[in-house]
Amino acid sequence: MSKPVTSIKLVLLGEAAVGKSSIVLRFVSDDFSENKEPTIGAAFLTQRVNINDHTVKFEIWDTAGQERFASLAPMYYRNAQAALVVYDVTKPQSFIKARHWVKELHEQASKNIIIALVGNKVDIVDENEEERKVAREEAEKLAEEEGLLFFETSAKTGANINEVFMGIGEKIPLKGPEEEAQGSGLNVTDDQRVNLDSPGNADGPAGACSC
Ligand SMILES: Nc1nc2c(ncn2[C@@H]2O[C@H](COP(=O)(O)OP(=O)(O)OP(=O)(O)O)[C@@H](O)[C@H]2O)c(=O)[nH]1
Repeated sequence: MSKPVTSIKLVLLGEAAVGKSSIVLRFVSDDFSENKEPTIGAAFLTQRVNINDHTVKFEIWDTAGQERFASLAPMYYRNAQAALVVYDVTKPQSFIKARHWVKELHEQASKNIIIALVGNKVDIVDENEEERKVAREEAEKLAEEEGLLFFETSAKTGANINEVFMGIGEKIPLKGPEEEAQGSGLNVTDDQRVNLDSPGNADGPAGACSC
């Protein structure tokens, strides 16, 4: 008998160039690119993983960090069950931005949303500790105060990337086979990648859009 499948809608938020798309690329394709183009609008990808006796299907919305796309974010985090709020451990400004995202999610997103705070590019710090500009303790304190999961990652080396998604998967109540039979309302192909400059494309934000 096939395993029950639970879909988890997950959104990535964070300042431009902190490595959101690279985290997704590492998770979905176990790959890394030194010269990743900035995301335009948002990108959509899926990945399945097995957790205990379940298959968890992550439906991932990778949002653009550039300020000109900031107003689109609510369309992606509304109805999300999980969010990764990403900052760059070498960029203090990106941690300030991460605090803002956590606040906004708590005010505007689903009450039960699971949030993981993710300090990326830890490989740079591993090479030279002087490059660290956001103390691990400071991030841990924020995570504790706000009830967040917390990870330091490197999309470049792959360090802790799977752990972030497994950590989220383990916190979300997994459905039984009967509930899954009703479906999530989304009908997307695995490993589909769509670059969206209009949120009317693909399923997800379009359904939630009040425009
Ligand atoms: N050293 C190092 N570089 C990284 C890491 N993750 C991403 N990068 C680099 O950082 C740059 C930005 O990465 P992206 O994944 O495009 O960042 P983003 O947050 O998706 O950016 P936007 O799409 O503009 O929001 C790229 O040159 C990546 O190669 C990492 O873990 N370590």
